[in-house]
Amino acid sequence: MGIDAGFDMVPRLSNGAVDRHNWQSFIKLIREHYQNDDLVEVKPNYLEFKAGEHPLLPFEGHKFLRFSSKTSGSHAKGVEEYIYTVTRVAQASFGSRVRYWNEACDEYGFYSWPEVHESFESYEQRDEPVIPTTIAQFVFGCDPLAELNLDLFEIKSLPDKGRALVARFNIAKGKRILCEKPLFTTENLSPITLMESNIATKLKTLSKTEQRQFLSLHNNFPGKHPFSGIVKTNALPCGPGAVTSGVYPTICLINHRCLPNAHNNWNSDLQRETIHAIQYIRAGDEITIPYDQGGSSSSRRTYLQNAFGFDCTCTLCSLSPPELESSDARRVQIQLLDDSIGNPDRVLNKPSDSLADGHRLLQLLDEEYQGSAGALNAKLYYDVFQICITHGDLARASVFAERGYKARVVCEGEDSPETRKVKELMGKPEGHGNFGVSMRWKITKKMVPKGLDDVEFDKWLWRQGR
Ligand SMILES: C[S@@+](CC[C@H](N)C(=O)[O-])C[C@H]1O[C@@H](n2cnc3c(N)ncnc32)[C@H](O)[C@@H]1O
Repeated sequence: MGIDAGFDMVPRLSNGAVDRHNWQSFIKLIREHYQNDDLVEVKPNYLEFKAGEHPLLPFEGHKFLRFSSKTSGSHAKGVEEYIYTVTRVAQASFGSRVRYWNEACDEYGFYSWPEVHESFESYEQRDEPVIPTTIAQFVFGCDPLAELNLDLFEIKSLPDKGRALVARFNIAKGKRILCEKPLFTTENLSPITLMESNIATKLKTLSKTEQRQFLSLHNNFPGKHPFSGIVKTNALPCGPGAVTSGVYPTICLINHRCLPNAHNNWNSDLQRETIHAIQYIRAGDEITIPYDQGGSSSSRRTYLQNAFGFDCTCTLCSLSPPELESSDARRVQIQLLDDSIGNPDRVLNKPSDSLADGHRLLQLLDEEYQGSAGALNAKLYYDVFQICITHGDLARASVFAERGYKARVVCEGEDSPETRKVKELMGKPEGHGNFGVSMRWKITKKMVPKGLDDVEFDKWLWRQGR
């Protein structure tokens, strides 16, 4: 118990240039004011006031909700002066947005404590820089275009590839580009005559418009079985490894690239396929997804030819032989590490080796996919989460779950069941079935170190130098 006092920022600051500039000026004033005060420490991501409950001011202003402490009791000595001064400077910088409150006067903060604690946790790691998609977003941190609900793409014809989806506007990483219901779903039936008649039956249940949409899709396997040809050219599996696949009027116009800028995902709750930008896409750029299953350029080429009937001429496949060789070596290594990282025997008996493989895999993915490995990163983080949770390390497991969650949000959105599952594990990693199998690395969630810079934090996270 005790009496709290401080201020809340209402509404919170945006990540736009104006708010960022104002926050940086405010932090500069505070730093100058306390430059000779040993109790005000500059950490990599925030200022820490070492009095009372050690209130913090983050360097990223959009994360900030509250500056406060208990102001009564022996541990509170000196903190009132900090709260008083920081509040005055904040009021001068942000006016009525700064809401002072003091429980001694029956005044309470605007935000709930769980919200505030979540904001404190977010100070520890810097956000990935967000590239603004419009001038308005750059200046004010909001995107008025998003509210208009316009299609983010147009359909164009491209030489050598036929129709394609091309971005009409700049599209931010993580933005949902499409969420589309299948015209129908089907399975790969044999013999092909059965497949053909099965599709014909499904087509009869569609409206005339939908039938036309299906028949206008590209067919790379013309011949005696046109419906099956269209399905083979266009269908996307309803989830990884699914036997059922869906055919879509718009999503099936998206071409393949071995270094795609978008990710397709079957959302089983929505019963729809979603497309998300996994990197910043510029207006005029083609929107692409991967049809392949990874591996070297020759194995990709064979797969794309057999499964979809085309020769890939994307920028990666068209690299010079030495460049392609380096990419191939990375892709082969990625596949080997991806296969070995989940090996249960190794996870149980040589967890440090498995974790080291995870770190190497992350570096290779970053190099090969130029920071846009999307779903591959999400999978990797889930794998290393499992290594840590199997050995009772709740601290690292929660950090990996958080990273996996962020990667999933980018490529699948908040409403994907997989995203929600990882989010739950982020809050309660001990809820995973493997928790308690071994307690070799047992530590609690609270033991995530605070105040480290990114390099030191990563060394801790991947257990380097142990
Ligand atoms: C699902 S469709 C995509 C839309 C198609 N371009 C159209 O005009 O309807 C797949 C077909 O598009 C073409 N395609 C897709 N990606 C390609 C690529 N990277 N290079 C060459 N052709 C590609 C191939 O003919 C492939 O079979």
